[in-house]
Amino acid sequence: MIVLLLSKLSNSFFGRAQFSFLDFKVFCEMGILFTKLSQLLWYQEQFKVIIVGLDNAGKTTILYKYLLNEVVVTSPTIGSNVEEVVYKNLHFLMWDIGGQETSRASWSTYYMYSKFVILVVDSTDRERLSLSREELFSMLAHEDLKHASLLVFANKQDLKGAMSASEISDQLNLHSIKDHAWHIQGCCALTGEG
Ligand SMILES: Nc1nc2c(ncn2[C@@H]2O[C@H](COP(=O)(O)OP(=O)(O)OP(=O)(O)O)[C@@H](O)[C@H]2O)c(=O)[nH]1
Ligand SMILES: [Mg+2]
Repeated sequence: MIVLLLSKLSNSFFGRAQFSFLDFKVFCEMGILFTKLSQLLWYQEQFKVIIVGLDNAGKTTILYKYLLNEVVVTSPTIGSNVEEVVYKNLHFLMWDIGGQETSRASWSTYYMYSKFVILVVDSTDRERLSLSREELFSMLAHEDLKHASLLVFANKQDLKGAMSASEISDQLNLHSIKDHAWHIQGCCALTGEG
């Protein structure tokens, strides 16, 4: 319909030999109309996503498994990695942030404009689950994440003794979160399951 309309407009315009000032004005208006239409048709919003979690949780492995479908050899992330992921015409800018104690202090510098928070938990790391919970709730209380949704990956489900997603959900007290949409998913970054 839009293409038909544009072709009719251009036929009546270019079918004549001489151009007046009025023609020029119509031509400019057509240009503006076309620009606006193309912006509407091809508009692509980019969503900022931050991937957080304690060191060794599997954040970097998850990111590159999704991106390259490969298990990459990782070393502890210093600072962050950033990658663009495109899914069904949706663009996500994924920030994989280092989880070591020294890096955690700077997590808040990444919060601004984030639409999604992905918290990765090592499902075998029972001792530090309370630390993950503290980090999570201090993050969700931050002004810059007021409108962010939360996805928790209960990673390393392949390992013996891994806690289930529902056990981790209870330990993290996810059901008490009322002001953010959230979801928890068990996964294994090595196989891509979940
Ligand atoms: N068995 C198993 N190992 C995993 C899984 N995901 C990640 N790993 C391993 O866990 C280790 C740490 O993974 P990383 O992806 O570097 O962890 P990280 O969360 O990015 O760590 P920091 O960058 O230090 O915050 C690596 O040896 C990975 O191969 C998984 O699902 N199962
Ligand atoms: Mg990392």
